[in-house]
Amino acid sequence: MSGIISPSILSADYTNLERDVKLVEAAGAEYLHIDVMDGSFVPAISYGPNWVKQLRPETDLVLDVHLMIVNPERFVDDFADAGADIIGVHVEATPHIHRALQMIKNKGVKAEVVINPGTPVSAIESVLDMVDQVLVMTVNPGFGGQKFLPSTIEKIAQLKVFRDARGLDFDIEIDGGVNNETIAAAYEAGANVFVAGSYVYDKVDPAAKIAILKELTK
Ligand SMILES: O=C(CO)[C@H](O)[C@H](O)COP(=O)(O)O
Ligand SMILES: [Fe+2]
Repeated sequence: MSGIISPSILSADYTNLERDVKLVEAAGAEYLHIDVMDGSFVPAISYGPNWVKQLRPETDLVLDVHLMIVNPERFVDDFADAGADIIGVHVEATPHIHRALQMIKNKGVKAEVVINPGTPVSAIESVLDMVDQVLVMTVNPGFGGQKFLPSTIEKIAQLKVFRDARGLDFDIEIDGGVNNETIAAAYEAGANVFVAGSYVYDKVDPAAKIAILKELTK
């Protein structure tokens, strides 16, 4: 199966958001990545559940919500009620990662655990049997347009080995610095869901960029 592309609207034109969402949908993207930032876990502030609620009826894309917020369990229900299809919580953001993932599952939403570049796979091993997706950050979270960190590739491979050895069933997503030069190595290591923000939206022709990423993950 070819790779799933999750364009990050962090890099979209917010004054033409509907256009930018429909454009990637028509181009064959399956997910839409929504970066929620609180100014504490990461330096920037972005958007909240009401924003997701307004976006929900505008698209059939799978809403892939990446919570970069401290103690994400405070907002899991709100994002689920707003229409998120996948909710990702950072293991670094809460002492209660198991509870946060349970809360997501209890709402009938796909549960994702996220690790920063400095966090080893061993930090999430005990919850891998309860997740639908693991997000390996391939940059330090907080901003779009950063350079892909090749040291994260090894963690993708480790996750694949762990999953296959235990007979588990989760997708492996990567986020940060994904483009036509970096995607292939991550795909070969075992990633199958690819967030891409600035590569898709920053210059010309987002649809062509999605076609290139899909071609490189066939
Ligand atoms: O989570 C994120 C930043 O924290 C974004 O999803 C990510 O940075 C996407 O942007 P780009 O593809 O430009 O690196
Ligand atoms: Fe993200």
